[in-house]
Amino acid sequence: MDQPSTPARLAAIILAGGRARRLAGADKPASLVGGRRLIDIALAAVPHAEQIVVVGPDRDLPARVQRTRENPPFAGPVAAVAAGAAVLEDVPDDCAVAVLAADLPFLTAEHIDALAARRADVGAPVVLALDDDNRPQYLVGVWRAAALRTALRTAHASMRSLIPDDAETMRLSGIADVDTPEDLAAARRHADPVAALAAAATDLDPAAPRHTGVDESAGAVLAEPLRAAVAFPAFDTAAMDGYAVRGSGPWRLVGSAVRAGHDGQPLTEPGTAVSIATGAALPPGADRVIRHEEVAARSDGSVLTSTRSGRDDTRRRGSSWAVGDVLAAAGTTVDAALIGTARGAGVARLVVRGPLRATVHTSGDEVGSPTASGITDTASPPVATLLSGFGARVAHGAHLPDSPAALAGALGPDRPPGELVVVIGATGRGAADHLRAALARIGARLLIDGLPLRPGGSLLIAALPDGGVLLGLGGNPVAAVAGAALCVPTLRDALLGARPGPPEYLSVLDAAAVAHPDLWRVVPVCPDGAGGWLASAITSTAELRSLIGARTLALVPPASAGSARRLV
Ligand SMILES: Nc1nc2c(c(=O)[nH]1)N[C@H]1C(S)=C(S)[C@@H](COP(=O)(O)OP(=O)(O)OC[C@H]3O[C@@H](n4cnc5c(N)ncnc54)[C@H](O)[C@@H]3O)O[C@H]1N2
Ligand code: MOO
Repeated sequence: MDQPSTPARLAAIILAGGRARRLAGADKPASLVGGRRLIDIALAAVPHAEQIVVVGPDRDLPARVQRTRENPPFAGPVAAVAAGAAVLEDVPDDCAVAVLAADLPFLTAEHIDALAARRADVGAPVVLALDDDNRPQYLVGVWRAAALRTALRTAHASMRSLIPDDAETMRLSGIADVDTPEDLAAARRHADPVAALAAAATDLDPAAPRHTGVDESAGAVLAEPLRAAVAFPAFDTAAMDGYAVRGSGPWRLVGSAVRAGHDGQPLTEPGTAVSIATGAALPPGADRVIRHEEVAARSDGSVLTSTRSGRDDTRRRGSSWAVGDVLAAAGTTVDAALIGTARGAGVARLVVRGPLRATVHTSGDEVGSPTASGITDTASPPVATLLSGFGARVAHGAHLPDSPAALAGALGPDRPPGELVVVIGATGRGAADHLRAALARIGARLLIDGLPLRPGGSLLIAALPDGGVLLGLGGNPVAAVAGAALCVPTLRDALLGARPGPPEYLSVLDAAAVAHPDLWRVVPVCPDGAGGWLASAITSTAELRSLIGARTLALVPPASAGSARRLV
């Protein structure tokens, strides 16, 4: 496996102040795109930074982030960069410093890594991003710390005056910033919910590895590679029914047939052969096996010749693997084939994370008692089935009344053990929806606060103080199923340290008819019988009838004409 190269030393200054005049003064860095705040998107673009300073008003930020403010507030971007640089005064001159705005919904760590690598390659004082219109983005750049300090000594108020003449630029596609309400709406349309989830999931800590019996490990994820304890095959064995022969033919047939699971008599003389069954160990003295189709026998059967030269139907000891070979890498999900491989390799115990343990709670005073004002819980059974399908061990939790205290209790230190807590309902902003309040009460960190998705877009994901994760699903049953189908794989992979599989896309023939103009849509689909898929419309999210008979669920992009991501 390739070793990841050690990232060069990096610090970051993130500008998160400003008046956002064109956004009517809204707090732009706190605006959500794809369920994440723009400030969190900027932070996620510098995951390796050893020091990060955010310049702007007080906000909820991770503890490792330093904060400062330009003096006076709103004195402009150069003053803000200078305030950030002052906090980073101990950063060595040759360290790289990313200078970023917090209004770039599509900025990623790959972008910043590319700028930093180019700067190191060409030795420029700074490499700035060029946007799709070939305009340099002064607030998407990676500087040499010394060059930034020098530039700040002579700069005036404009960012342009900060940029040295020998600055380099690098084209970065799709990094447009958000200035207007229209920009924000467009960014929200394009924010892929799966990408937003994957980015949010980088904030989660994988569960602790544990040792477990191979037979108990289905659905877990290898925390250490599976290494063979014994070779396979453990002895030279016949791969076909035929003859074990010694020396070159013709061969005289001797002894009684060697059966699998039994020791055969040795072939002591050249020119002899013995009948052998598939799976039997080659008897001592035998050189190779010839399948019976490739052997001609004298009419009395006593003398054999080969009809095809050279082929050997022996499966040699260790030809599949030798002791110590890696049979599956860390990050592989334990499935039936892996369990069988481990058994065949003499491995009785594995070091794994998981399987994921999930508790599913329902919520809402009206749910669970079909009376005049109550309804049956129809959401938790399909959500539990979905979780099991992703390899989770599911416990049925409590039915929680509409109160912050009850919800906080289900998420707090006395909750049942497990990495994932699912709460159905209470994600909304209505008078009886208290999940956000409960999360605040227990000090959870909100990672996803809604996604541009229908149904299910009201979902919440939060990191619990004890290392677990809360997945809050919209209460309408179809919303709960859609949210679980979308989120559980990503959460599972992050919590169990699994390598995510490649995305799978379906050709949905009627996508244009079901696609939403602005949002991502989850739709039930079935094969059309000719390699394509057909979607069915969801008539009501309040009941599950639209999902009856669905083969799987597809995530259809806004205004899509065809391709959709398979979710389950
Ligand atoms: N003003 C707005 N109201 C609502 C919006 C909105 O955008 N603006 N979105 C609606 C959608 S869509 C959904 S989904 C829900 C999400 O809100 P909650 O997660 O707080 O869900 P609840 O209010 O608790 O319940 C919604 C609905 O689902 C029924 N429900 C709840 N649990 C179950 C269950 N276990 N089995 C069956 N049905 C369940 C519940 O009785 C409600 O009818 O918000 C909408 N409102
Ligand atoms: O989450 Mo609601 O449809 O979008 O049911």
